[in-house]
Amino acid sequence: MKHGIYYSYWEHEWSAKFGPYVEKVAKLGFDVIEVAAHHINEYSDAELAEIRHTATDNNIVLTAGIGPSKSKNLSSPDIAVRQAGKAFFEQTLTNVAKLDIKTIGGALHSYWPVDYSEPVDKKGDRARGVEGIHGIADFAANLGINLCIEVLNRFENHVLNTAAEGVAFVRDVGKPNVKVMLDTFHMNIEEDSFGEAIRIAGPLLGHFHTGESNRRVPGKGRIPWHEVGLALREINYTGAVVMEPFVKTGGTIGSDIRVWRDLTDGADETKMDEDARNSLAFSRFVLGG
Ligand SMILES: O=C(CO)[C@H](O)[C@H](O)[C@H](O)CO
Ligand SMILES: [Mn+2]
Repeated sequence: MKHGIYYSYWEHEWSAKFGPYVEKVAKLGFDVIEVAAHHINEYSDAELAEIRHTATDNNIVLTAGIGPSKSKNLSSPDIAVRQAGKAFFEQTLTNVAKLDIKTIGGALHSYWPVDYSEPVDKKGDRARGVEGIHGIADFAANLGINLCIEVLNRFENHVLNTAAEGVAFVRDVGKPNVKVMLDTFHMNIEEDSFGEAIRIAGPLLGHFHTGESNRRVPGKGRIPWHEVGLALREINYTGAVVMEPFVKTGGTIGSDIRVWRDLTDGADETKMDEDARNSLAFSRFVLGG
C-alpha cells in the first residue's frame, strides 16, 4: 500500500501549479502525490516532462484527481456536452499519461459538484454515465490508465452514493481498467458500515481517499480508522491511499468543498506540513503500508 496526499491541501485553486509540490511531499515522507487534472491541458510538454523527472528523482508516484465541469459531463442529456466531455477526457488522459500516471479518480462518470437547482434524473444520468465511461475506457487502457469512479455523498452527486452503487456501475461498464473509488469523508455520510463498504468493493477497489468527517487530516477526528484498516487488509488492497484534507477557506477549492471556517486553526505552512507528516505516520500505522 502506498500513501499519498492531494496537493490541494495547500492550495485555493484547482488550477494551481502542482510541480513545486513533488519535492515537498517527498520530503514529508509520502510515496504518492495526487495532482488535479482539471487544468492539465494547459501545461506544456516541457513542463510535464520536468515534473515527471522530478517525481522519478524523488521516488514519487503521481495519481490524478478530477471533478469534471458541467460543460464536460459524460452523463449530460445534451449530446454536444457528452461529446465535449469525451474530447476533454481524451486530451486530459493523453496529458496525464505524460506524467506516467496510472490512476485517475473522481466523478468521471458525471460532473462535480452537482447543481441541484436543476431537476435530478438519476436513472438517465447513470445510464449515460455507464455509456460515457465505456466509451473512454479503452482509450485510457491503451495509455495504461485505470479510471476510478468515485462514490460521493448526496450533497455533491446523485449518481453513486454507496459502495454497492459504485460496484453495480462498474460491473455494468464491464471494463477491466474501470474501478470503484471510495473516500472515508463520503462514506461517513452514506454507508451503514465502513468495513462492509470496503468489503463490498473488494477486488474492484481501485483508489482510496481518506479524510476525517470534517476533512481534517486522518487522525484528528472520529473516523473508525482501525475498522477501515482491517477491511483494507482483508481485501488485500494494494493500491494507493491518498489523504484528501481540505482545511482552508477561500478560492474555488474552498467554495466547491464548502469550507466556510478555518480548519487549520490558524496554522502557517510549517504547521500544515507537520500535520501532514504526523497524519502520514498515523495512516501507515493504522492502515498498513
Ligand atoms: O472527494 C472529492 C470531492 O468531495 C473528490 O475526490 C475531489 O475533491 C474532486 O474530484 C476534485 O478533484
Ligand atoms: Mn475524494
